Amino acid sequence: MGKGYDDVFTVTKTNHAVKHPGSCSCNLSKQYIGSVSKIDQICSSPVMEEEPKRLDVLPELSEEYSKELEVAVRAVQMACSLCQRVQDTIISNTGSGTNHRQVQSKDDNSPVTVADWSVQAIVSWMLSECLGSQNVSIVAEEDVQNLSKVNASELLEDVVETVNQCLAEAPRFGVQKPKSALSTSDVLEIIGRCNSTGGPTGRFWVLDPVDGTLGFVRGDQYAVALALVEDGEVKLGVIGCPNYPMRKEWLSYHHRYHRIISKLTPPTAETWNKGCVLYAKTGSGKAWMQPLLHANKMFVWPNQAKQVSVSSIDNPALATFCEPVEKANSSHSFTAGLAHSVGLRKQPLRVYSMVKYAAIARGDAEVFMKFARAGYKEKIWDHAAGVTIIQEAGGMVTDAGGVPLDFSKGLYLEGLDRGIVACSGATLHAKIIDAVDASWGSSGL
Ligand SMILES: Nc1ncnc2c1ncn2[C@@H]1O[C@H](COP(=O)(O)OS(=O)(=O)O)[C@@H](OP(=O)(O)O)[C@H]1O
Ligand SMILES: [Mg+2]
Ligand SMILES: [Mg+2]
Ligand SMILES: [Mg+2]
Repeated sequence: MGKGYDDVFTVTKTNHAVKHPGSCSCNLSKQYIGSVSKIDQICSSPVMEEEPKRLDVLPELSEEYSKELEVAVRAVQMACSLCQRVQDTIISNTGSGTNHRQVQSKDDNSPVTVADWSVQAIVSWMLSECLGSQNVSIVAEEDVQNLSKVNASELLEDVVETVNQCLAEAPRFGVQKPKSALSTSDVLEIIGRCNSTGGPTGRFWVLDPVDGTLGFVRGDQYAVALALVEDGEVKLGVIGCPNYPMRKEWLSYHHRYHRIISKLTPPTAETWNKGCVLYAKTGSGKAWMQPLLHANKMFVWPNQAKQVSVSSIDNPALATFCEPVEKANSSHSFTAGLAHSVGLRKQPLRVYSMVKYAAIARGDAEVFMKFARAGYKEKIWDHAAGVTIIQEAGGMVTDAGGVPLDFSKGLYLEGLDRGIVACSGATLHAKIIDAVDASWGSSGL
């Protein structure tokens, strides 16, 4: 483990740059990071006979946090591919009585699946492999205890198989796969390694392997979210949204699902016909979106990315607001009253997971509000990546008192004032914050 970034990625850059002259019409030498054999298949230009020379990290990768961002995007792309496969299996097994192997309940009754642990393993492996395990510290949602229990042996078997299946596809993402399959103890070790508790100093990654697990098991929206925090500040964020639909209207799929649940078969990964990975570096003023890498396609960095920006709507009457699907996670009655008071006319868009952050960054919605019950402490992995992506796309995220979220206090957003308000711009944000204050006293929250 821990070969380091250059060892994992530059073999192919070096080979390609050497084999293909500067005049090569395929123009892959600076753009393509993939397996040598695939490059050779794609490019038919004559091979140059000269001594290999090593390329340094590509110019765009020498900027601060660029290397980390690239590794993070690859890790999330791999994780999304894994999740799609597991979600399809779960959905096709629904009703067959075999899902207990893949979906379990945690002590707080929330669901956790084979995908949650497997993604945690894959991201932990990728970060350690590419950045060096001694440099990587990870705060992540899932712990290894439940998975190591004697009665979880079938589940653990499924996780190890899912992880190895995903790693076998690593070359598609421009990453060398391990020489041999990971053993059960390797997998437990890489999951258990995500044991950082965050805090105000140093560098740590923040991972929600499957955010919106409830949406995931229901065949609906979910996200994979990864952020890098340094000295208490988020430095970059990546969100994978495997089911982000082609048309924003389809984000509210679950409305249909619940209305005609008995008749409707949830869609499989292919029929959503979509999926994206959003990412941003803090302070860059830019947020980007890549399509999800579908089967048989190779990862190309960063050419396929498109810049995204928030919507310019600042009139509440025209705005769309999103909130959690479950009223146990956020007060629907409070946000309904507030929406009415500011003149929001549209029905709330209830979407699972950090896809809500993605929707605002992409300009598909203007407001996201979450007001959890008193006493619930928001976790940093549910927000870190989303906050930075919205902000870099031009939006604004604070608590209900207008204060930026503080990721320096450990696992939780300590000191959060009432709830979270994310908006596509400062004008709308100010209106919502004022309305929270006006409605709060009579809310009973
Ligand atoms: N009681 C309560 N109140 C508020 N928030 C809670 C609560 N319980 C859990 N969670 C966290 O909410 C995460 C899911 O948020 P969503 O916005 O996707 O909610 S919803 O499923 O759409 O209702 C969910 O993330 P995942 O566990 O990753 O799915 C939890 O971290
Ligand atoms: Mg979550
Ligand atoms: Mg989760
Ligand atoms: Mg969870």
